[in-house]
Amino acid sequence: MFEKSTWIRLPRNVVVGHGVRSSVVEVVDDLHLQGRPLLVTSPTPRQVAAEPVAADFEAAGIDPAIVTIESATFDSVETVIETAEAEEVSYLIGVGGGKAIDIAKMASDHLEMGFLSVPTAASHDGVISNRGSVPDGNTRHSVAAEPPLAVVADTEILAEAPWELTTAGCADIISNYTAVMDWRLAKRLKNAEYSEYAAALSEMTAEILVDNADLIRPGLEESAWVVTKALMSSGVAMSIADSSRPASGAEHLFSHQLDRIAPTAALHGHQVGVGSIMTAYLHGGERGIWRDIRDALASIDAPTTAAELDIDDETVIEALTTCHEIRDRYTILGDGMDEHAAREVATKTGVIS
Ligand SMILES: NC(=O)C1=CN([C@@H]2O[C@H](COP(=O)(O)OP(=O)(O)OC[C@H]3O[C@@H](n4cnc5c(N)ncnc54)[C@H](O)[C@@H]3O)[C@@H](O)[C@H]2O)C=CC1
Ligand SMILES: O=C(CO)COP(=O)(O)O
Ligand SMILES: [Zn+2]
Repeated sequence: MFEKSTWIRLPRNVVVGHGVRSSVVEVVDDLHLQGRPLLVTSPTPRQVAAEPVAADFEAAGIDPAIVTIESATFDSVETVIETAEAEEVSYLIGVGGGKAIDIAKMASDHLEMGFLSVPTAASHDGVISNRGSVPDGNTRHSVAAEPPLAVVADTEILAEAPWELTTAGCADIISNYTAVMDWRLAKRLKNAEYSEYAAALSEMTAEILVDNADLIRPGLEESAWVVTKALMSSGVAMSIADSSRPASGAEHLFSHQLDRIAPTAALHGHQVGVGSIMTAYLHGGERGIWRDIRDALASIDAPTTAAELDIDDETVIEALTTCHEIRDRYTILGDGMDEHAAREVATKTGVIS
């Protein structure tokens, strides 16, 4: 008997383009949302986008509440929940980088309220996804959450954000190559649940981004457009899979472990990019695609070495040899890397010297 079923949860409206920040109120109206919004933001994105969005609401006769969070913690999620209850709001709007959006996502999940995603940086593929990522105890990876009701991504704002945020978003997408390799391996070896549609979409997204790498340059709004479309497509792949598998394999485990053990963590996308160079080597050896990944990252100014991440060599080895413990997700790292092997892959790929 056929007993499979699937429930793919996606936003209803995805608005991307020049100056679309001023469409947030219209998007809310299109969604038939009533009452007050709570804007969830962090210090710089507050000035860049949240205050202008709040002014648009005021001009439309709606009184928005606003909360600024400083860090991605469950205390921040709690602050948002308490503010939402005290201010009697009806929906949330996450305005900022990945952390502000994830906090809005997690709080909206708890409050059983809808939320909108208004990214101010094209730095990660969680803008549209049904995943939320807030460190909890020793865990760092994302968990299932509500997808946004709508995404409003203003390419004018995204193009003006610091360039390294955009290169981090590109690297998060380039890492899809190795995430999908890990996923297929887990399917073959462990019968992991797998979606060919999600895997193909994720890989194709990385390919289109790499094919358009010459369009990705600082200050160009077209770059923000190309990268944002890729981030949306990658997030949709996660929603189709109902898992972060299409966009997160061993390279993400490596990055999550760096977040725990490195004295100063680099951007998420930059860390997963460097991880992807090494896990591509583990998959294919010398003749694999690790050089293509490294060159693609270098071509858009993303880091390709530990030094460029500002992380010392020994921390890289520690992360490589321990990160398989981060979550129950089978990858090319299997039950953990031997230290000698870790040193060899990191040295051969030029990640450490
Ligand atoms: N939920 C999901 O599916 C996913 C979640 N993530 C999570 O997203 C996070 C990474 O996101 P990031 O955006 O890299 O980090 P982030 O949210 O910490 O942002 C980095 C910095 O850029 C600043 N910023 C944002 N927009 C700016 C602008 N326009 N001008 C100046 N500064 C600006 C932020 O305030 C912050 O200080 C990680 O926690 C990661 O785990 C990443 C991928 C998928
Ligand atoms: O960063 C992500 C995809 O790019 C989410 O992956 P995780 O589930 O590993 O947090
Ligand atoms: Zn990621």
